[in-house]
Amino acid sequence: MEIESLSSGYTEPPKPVDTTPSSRLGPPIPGLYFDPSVLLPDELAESLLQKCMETYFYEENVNQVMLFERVMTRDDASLGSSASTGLPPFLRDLLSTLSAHLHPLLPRDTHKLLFPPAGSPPRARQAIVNFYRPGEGIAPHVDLLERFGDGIVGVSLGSGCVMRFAPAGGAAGPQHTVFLPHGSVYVMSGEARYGWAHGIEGRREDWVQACVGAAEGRWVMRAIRVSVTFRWLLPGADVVGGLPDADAKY
Ligand SMILES: O=C(O)CCC(=O)C(=O)O
Ligand SMILES: [Fe+2]
Repeated sequence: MEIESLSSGYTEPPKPVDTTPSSRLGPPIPGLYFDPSVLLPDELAESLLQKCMETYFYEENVNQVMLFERVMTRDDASLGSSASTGLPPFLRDLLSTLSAHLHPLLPRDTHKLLFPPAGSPPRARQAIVNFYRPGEGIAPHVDLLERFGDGIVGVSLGSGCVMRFAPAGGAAGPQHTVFLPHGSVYVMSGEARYGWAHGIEGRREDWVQACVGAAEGRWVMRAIRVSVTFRWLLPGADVVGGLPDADAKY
């Protein structure tokens, strides 16, 4: 069996009890968009990873950074287009790239939700940059309803990992797992954003379809993964503090 990123002395884990490998295609959840062939150019993905590492994760104990935009006021605008809105230029550039890359994949309304055309009412974004070592994950959650609006876009950098989707609130129903490779992008909107919890199990390797649609699986080792996710702040939610945060990383 083929193993990616095989380190010396590594012993392959036993085959999982549930041998169904995680899918390499997006699960059939309305409002969830993921296409493994929509990848950021490798050079861009590498440079983003490096930029996040040197900007945010140079200290051992930092594994999550939250960045908040604020809506530009008339006073900001009068300072000229260089007035800061809160996201660093490399993340603003990433948003422009994502807009172009996702254009063919998304329904027009979803694309407009994520990347409103010029002249739309101003809104503020929030970005979370997460750092995961192999073995780390994020508990299943629905991104905070009181704080964030509809339309979440996420980028995986450095390592692939499997994301699990389960009906929100512990409701019964089938769960779905999808492998998110380095450089890939996912979008959660509508039902996928509100009706499903997403999470990443704290594992060192994932059991993944050998190739798209294959019944056979193979182990894919995790390496350091950085994710960048963007969402909309609801009005008033740029005042930080007070609200419990559902995103427990482990
Ligand atoms: O790492 C990811 O792709 C998911 C992060 C996430 O769900 C979050 O920050 O809310
Ligand atoms: Fe999330």
